[in-house]
Amino acid sequence: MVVTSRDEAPATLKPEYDRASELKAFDDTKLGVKGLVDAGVTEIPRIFYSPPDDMDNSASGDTQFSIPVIDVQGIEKDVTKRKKIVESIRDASETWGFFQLVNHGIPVSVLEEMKEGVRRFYEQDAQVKKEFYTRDHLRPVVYNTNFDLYSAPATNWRDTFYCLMAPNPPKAEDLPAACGDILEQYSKLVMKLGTLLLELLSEALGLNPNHLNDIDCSEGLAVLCHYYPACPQPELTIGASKHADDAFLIVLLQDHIGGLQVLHQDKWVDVPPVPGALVVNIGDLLQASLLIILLITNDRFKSVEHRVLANRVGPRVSVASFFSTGRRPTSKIYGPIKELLSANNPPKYRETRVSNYAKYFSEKGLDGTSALPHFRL
Ligand SMILES: O=C(O)CCC(=O)C(=O)O
Ligand SMILES: [Fe+2]
Repeated sequence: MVVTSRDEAPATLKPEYDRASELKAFDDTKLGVKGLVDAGVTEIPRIFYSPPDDMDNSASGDTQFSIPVIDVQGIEKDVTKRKKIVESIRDASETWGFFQLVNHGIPVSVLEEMKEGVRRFYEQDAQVKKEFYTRDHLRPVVYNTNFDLYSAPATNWRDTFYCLMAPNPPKAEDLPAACGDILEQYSKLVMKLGTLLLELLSEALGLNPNHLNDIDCSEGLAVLCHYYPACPQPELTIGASKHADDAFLIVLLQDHIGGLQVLHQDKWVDVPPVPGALVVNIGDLLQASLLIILLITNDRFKSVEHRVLANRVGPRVSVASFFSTGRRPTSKIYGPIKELLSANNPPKYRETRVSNYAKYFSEKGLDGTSALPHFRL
């Protein structure tokens, strides 16, 4: 695990420089953070310096807590087991908003090949890769550094490409040759798993098992493939700033490097790599659309803030599958689930078009604050 310290933070931390033109010059290289590493930088450009708040790690890597690991083996056949698993998922979603899933049915060979495919994409010939570099969200493959490069207060030490794999996946020939086949195969399996998870989450809420799938929580699947190159000064920057996710549900495949942390009871808790496991987290839209205020004032399932530390030993590869129509949001309207409301449990959020929510989230960027309060009644 990477230890961060601000002790040697240079005086240049304050952006007393023309940040906008340095961002533009970096973006124009179309080579991403990996391009800097390939060029042999030993000091990171100042656009990547994180504000001290972002790096606050007073409670980093706390070992008092660990995020739940849930084994779903046999869930389709054994009713008693299913009930127990639903309970574990409910507990984890209420207290953590995050859990790890083992024996989820996606073969280890597929997980390994998916991570390899992402590595192949980033490590291929730069001229071929450049062709995919864009900020046009209508392209079948969108590869760039930081979707919020020009709006976020600090640039993250990571590159990302993403594809909207459902509904209407790109044509096979439009996917990168480096990973197109495995991306298609993996997406189908993740869609199946996500559909099962949404059934279990519906059951956990006391709803009909099909409820969340019937309201199209699994209609869209955006697959984001991240690459966090080894960083020469991980104490000065971050792989992904603190944020919550703009989707219903996220299934994350991470490699062995580590660095993902979840904010739990005001402490940063590591999500340790578990071989063969997938990390599942509840996104903002699910939290908002469930809107179940218990008798206490908390939202029932949590969309929890998390971040990724930069590391010296990477690259770190991760694949985040967002159940959401991504940056091509629908105009569908979501609000509190009526069955979950009562006089004692009134709606906490206003009805919202997914497209309005996504626009707000993307203009705000990863600035360390949640998008949800904006939609509260
Ligand atoms: O790379 C990771 O582990 C997390 C990625 C993430 O938080 C995201 O894509 O929203
Ligand atoms: Fe995230």
